[in-house]
Amino acid sequence: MNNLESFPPHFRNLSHHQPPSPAPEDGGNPTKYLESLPIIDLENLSNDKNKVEEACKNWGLFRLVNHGIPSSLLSQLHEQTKQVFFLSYESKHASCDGSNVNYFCGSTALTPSGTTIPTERHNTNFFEGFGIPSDQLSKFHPQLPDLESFRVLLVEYEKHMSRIATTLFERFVKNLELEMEESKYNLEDKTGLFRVYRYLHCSDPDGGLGLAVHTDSSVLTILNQEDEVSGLEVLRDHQWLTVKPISNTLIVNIGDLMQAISDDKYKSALHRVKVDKHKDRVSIAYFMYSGEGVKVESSKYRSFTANQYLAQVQQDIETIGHKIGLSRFKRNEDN
Ligand SMILES: O=C(O)CCC(=O)C(=O)O
Ligand SMILES: [Fe+2]
Repeated sequence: MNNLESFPPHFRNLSHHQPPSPAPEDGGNPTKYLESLPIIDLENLSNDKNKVEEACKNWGLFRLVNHGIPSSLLSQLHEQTKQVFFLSYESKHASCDGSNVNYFCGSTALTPSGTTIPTERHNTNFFEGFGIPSDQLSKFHPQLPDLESFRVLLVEYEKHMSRIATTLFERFVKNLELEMEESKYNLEDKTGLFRVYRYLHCSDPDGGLGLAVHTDSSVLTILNQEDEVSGLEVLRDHQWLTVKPISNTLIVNIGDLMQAISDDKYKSALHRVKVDKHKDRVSIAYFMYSGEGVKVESSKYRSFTANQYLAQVQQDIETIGHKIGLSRFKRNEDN
């Protein structure tokens, strides 16, 4: 993956094409991997109650195995994702015009539907991507054959995402002994959003991040990272540690909405993406939100809907430059 035409214009003159510079301060250190990330077996969720609880409470993320997605679908998806990003910047940009699918680049500040909110130049992040609400997958018919083939694969993949997200959420609800009908969060509704990324390599990885430090605003996120290039990091004991990509496994993040639903028992984990010095990296994130109009009820926070939460996050990013998150909705002492 190295064709200049495919890079967004403002990335073309950056340090991409210079040879890797000598290692700055920490740059010479080998990647520090997170060794002890909990591994959860989707087929065995009910027997692994304690493991799931431990992962959600103390980690906010886990590796999911036995998820039932054919490995052929995962590898096709990775290949097709790379193909799509190989397309020229102009055609990627133009292909989304007039649809609810968004092409974005350079900013972590994204609206709920994935459009870029401009940020200051020094906050530019080395990525480009597509934001695709899952209910738009059947309506979006791009002219570009590569993008259309990708869309067809995503339709198939979305069925798995929806199944896995629902299964996990139902398990969380049971484990937390929440008194609510499972239908309350409208899990049958399409509340998924895909963000498909390409992080551009940079010979000076200290020059910028792939994606700045954040927690996800979702109920939960299912991340599919390609097998070869790592980049996802989580903060553990004050250290940023890399989550190793392992074939046929997925990474699940607890999102802010789930943290609120669980009355802060579960934690949304802080994470970020570092760029690689030599290779571009692709990943596919699926965010599950609670259904439209459904209120997240919690003893710790004022009730709010997913859309209200996302609108607040967006407003904070636009006005003060970063996300405040759940503390915006903390109940006052006198409530
Ligand atoms: O690409 C990744 O590894 C992480 C993406 C992510 O954290 C996000 O989209 O919120
Ligand atoms: Fe994230």
